[in-house]
Amino acid sequence: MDPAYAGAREAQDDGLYHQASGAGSTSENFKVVVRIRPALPRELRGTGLRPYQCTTAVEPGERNIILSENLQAVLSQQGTMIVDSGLYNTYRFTFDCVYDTHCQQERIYRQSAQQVVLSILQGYNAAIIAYGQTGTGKTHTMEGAMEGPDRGIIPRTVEDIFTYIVNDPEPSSKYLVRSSYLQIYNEVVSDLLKPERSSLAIREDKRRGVFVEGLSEWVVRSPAEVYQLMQRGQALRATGATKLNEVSSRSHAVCVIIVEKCTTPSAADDSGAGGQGGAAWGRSGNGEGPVGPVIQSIKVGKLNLVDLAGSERVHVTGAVGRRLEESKKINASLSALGNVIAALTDRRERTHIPYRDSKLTRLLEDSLGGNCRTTMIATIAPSLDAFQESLSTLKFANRAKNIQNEVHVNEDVDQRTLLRKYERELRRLRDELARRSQNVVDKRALLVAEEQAKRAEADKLAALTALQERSREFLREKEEKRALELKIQAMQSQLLSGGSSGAALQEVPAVRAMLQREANKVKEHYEARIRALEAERQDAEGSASAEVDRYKQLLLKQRDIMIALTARLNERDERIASLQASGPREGAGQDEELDAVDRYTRHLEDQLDAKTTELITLRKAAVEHAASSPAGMRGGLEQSALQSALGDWAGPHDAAAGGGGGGGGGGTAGQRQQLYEAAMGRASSADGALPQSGPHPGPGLSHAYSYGHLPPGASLVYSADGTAVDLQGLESQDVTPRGSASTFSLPSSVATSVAASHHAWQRGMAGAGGAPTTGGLAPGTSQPNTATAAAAMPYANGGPSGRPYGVTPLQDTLGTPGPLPAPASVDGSAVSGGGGSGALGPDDMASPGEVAELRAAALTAAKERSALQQILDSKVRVMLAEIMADVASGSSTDGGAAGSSGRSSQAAGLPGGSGGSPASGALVARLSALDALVARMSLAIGSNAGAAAGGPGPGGGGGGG
Ligand SMILES: Nc1ncnc2c1ncn2[C@@H]1O[C@H](COP(=O)(O)OP(=O)(O)OP(=O)(O)O)[C@@H](O)[C@H]1O
Repeated sequence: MDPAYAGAREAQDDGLYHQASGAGSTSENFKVVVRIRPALPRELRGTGLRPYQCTTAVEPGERNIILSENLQAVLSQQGTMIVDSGLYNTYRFTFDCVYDTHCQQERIYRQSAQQVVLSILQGYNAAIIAYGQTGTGKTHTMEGAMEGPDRGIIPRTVEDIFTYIVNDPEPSSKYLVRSSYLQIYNEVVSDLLKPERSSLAIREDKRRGVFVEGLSEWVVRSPAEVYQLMQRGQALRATGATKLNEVSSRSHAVCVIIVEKCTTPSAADDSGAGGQGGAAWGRSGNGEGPVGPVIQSIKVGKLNLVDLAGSERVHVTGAVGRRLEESKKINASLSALGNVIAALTDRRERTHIPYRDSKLTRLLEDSLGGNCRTTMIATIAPSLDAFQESLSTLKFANRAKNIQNEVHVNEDVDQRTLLRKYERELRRLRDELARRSQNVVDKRALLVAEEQAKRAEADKLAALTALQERSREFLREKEEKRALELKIQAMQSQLLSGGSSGAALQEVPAVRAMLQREANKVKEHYEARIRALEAERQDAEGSASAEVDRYKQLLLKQRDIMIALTARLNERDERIASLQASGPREGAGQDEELDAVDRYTRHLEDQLDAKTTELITLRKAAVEHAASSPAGMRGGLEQSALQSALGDWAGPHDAAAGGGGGGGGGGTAGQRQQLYEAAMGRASSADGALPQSGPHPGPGLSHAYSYGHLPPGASLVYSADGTAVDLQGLESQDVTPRGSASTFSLPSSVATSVAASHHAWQRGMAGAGGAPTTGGLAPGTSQPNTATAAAAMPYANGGPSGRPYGVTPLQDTLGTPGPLPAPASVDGSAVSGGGGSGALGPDDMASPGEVAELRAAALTAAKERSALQQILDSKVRVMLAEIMADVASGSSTDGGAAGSSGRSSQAAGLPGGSGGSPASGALVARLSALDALVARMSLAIGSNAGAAAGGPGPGGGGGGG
């Protein structure tokens, strides 16, 4: 056991209460002790002439005090009062203990305070009240020094309380120690630990008893904390210097210490503890779980350590002014205290205790005659100067010792003790802490989740942004792709479909190479053509200088066109190169576009070739006619015939507006009709109808015209826009091929047509050149009119590549299912038919159908095309006009026998119907129209040309045709 704790126990055993008669005894609960302080130096010095004189003596046993003005006279040698001592103003009082001047602080505490103080740990109220005259040592006794042997009752009490708690052998006991410090100054209660709290009210209730409302209570866990509170309160306590005390307390000071003790008895003690405390829940002895309510004891002890202000006689202290007022207040309150004590000790029936006469008595109500173990320490001074005050104090204390207090343990049973509340609050705080800790965890997790959500949101936004950008890019690409597809589609729509189109489109490199070859050929062709034109020009120079000049101009214009076309070809080559440089994927669609452009370019070139060929053919025929015809035979009839034969080619007017009669020279309608009949009607007169199929019936025109469906009497020519125009002016009909196979639609077809046309041309040339192998001139046939033949096939031999430009055998290109006429019959009939027209052979050079096809395919490029065609047409018209003019100026008309035979030959030369497609029929019709045109021209240019050439052959073909 701790020595201090053991000391406290020992002091308790040896103290006043040990000597008391037992619990409930009135004397037991209110003790009065007297302490005689040592004489102060000023007292020892005496006052005036009177030296110091001690008036107090403590008899042996320390319970009796002798107060006498002549102490030496009344005391025996044993230190007891002599009988009859009353002669010297002597008093003898008996108290619970009287401490002489040399008594130390420690003994006083241990014998008179410790038991009272420690009783609060058992749930009792206790009070230590220091009462006495000013300057007699009350404060010294209560407070003393904070350290060392002069420590007073308060510090020793605090030490003992915490020592007792620390050494409590019961582990289940819990304590709560609180402290307050107040003063009553001039009848005003104020908080010394919270100066701002003053004029506090004193209240009372059954549970708490008497208490100061609003007084701060400080939970203390160590003596040091109490010391700090005491020092702080002492500094604020009202003090002042008086004659009797340099630091006189001018207020009543009360230090309150409240101790709550909670005891949870063990299971073995349940029965005993049940009657003492409240209920709580505990566990069974084996600890397996709750078995029911466990009695929990809560005891509350309150200790009032009271340092009263000193009573004083004003005339003695000399107090004036504020001190005087303070003295009055002090004395009044002490008087009230005396009255309360008198009332409490009045043996008469207790009717009224004047507690409410002062703050002090009101506050000490419990300590005076109530539920409290109280020890009053009456302090006196030993000097004769304080004799009266000492006597008054001893009388007061002697009266107070009769106060009977009834004490009982303050045990809380209503669950409202502060300790219990603290426990509940503690549990609540723990739960709150746990909850908040969980909340903290949850909040942290939530913050993390929110942060993650924010990051995820940001990532999502970034992803969406990227996706959006990619989507836009994709849409752009898609739009570009779509535009390209549309462009390709538009271009493809201009192309005629064919069975090998897909494969051909995929054969881009091969096609490109082919195109390159074709381009080269075209270049070479034009170069050769220019050379040929130049040669023709040189030939023509001999005929007429004016014509030569015009022809020169024409050639120059042609050259300009050639140059322009060459430039375009160069651009195309560059385009091809750039596309080849680009990736195959990128160039795939462009290749198709390029292919379409190439096809269109070739078409234009071919068209140009055809027009030019026709033009030159006619031109040359006219020149030769002019050179060879007898002058006397030339006349207006031939001019009219030629003009009629030229149809719309002859005049500057719109060909579609009406027949061929509108030309520059202009024949009559009857003449035109005559010519048409001569040109076309012969077939009708011979056969009644155009043969539809079957082998060549006999000498006639080239098999190239054998598939026509030209009705009897029909005479169609083609205008510049590809429209077939009935020369009879009845109506116009569009024969532009649509949807059928085309030689211009596919590169492969082009290749095929080129090869086929080459072969056909060779066959044709064999016929034109009189090759006897498969045809050519029939036996016995006179030499065909070479001029006409040359006019009909001006470049039969002159093609740079050996190809008759524009030649495309219809059977090959259109895939006509009809039987291909035997070469022998074809060539033979062509040659025997009179050379010129027959020598044209399967020449599609001037194929209007192809022109129309290409025009349909190239409508989207109509401006360029129309401009070119207009140029070409205008040239043709100009040249034809010139021809007409030449014819009108000096040519004579040839005989019509050849024409008749030519028509006959034509009629006879038309093979049976092939049953081909409308395109082939249109082509045949157009070819027939051209053939008729040529025939009419031959007829118009020189009716006797056939006779000059030997007349028609045995086949009846129009030799002059
Ligand atoms: N037992 C004692 N031993 C030594 N000195 C003492 C003793 N008691 C009191 N004194 C001294 O006496 C003087 C007055 O003491 P104290 O102030 O305690 O008197 P008081 O009763 O409190 O006076 P007041 O009522 O005016 O406050 C102080 O100087 C103090 O040191």
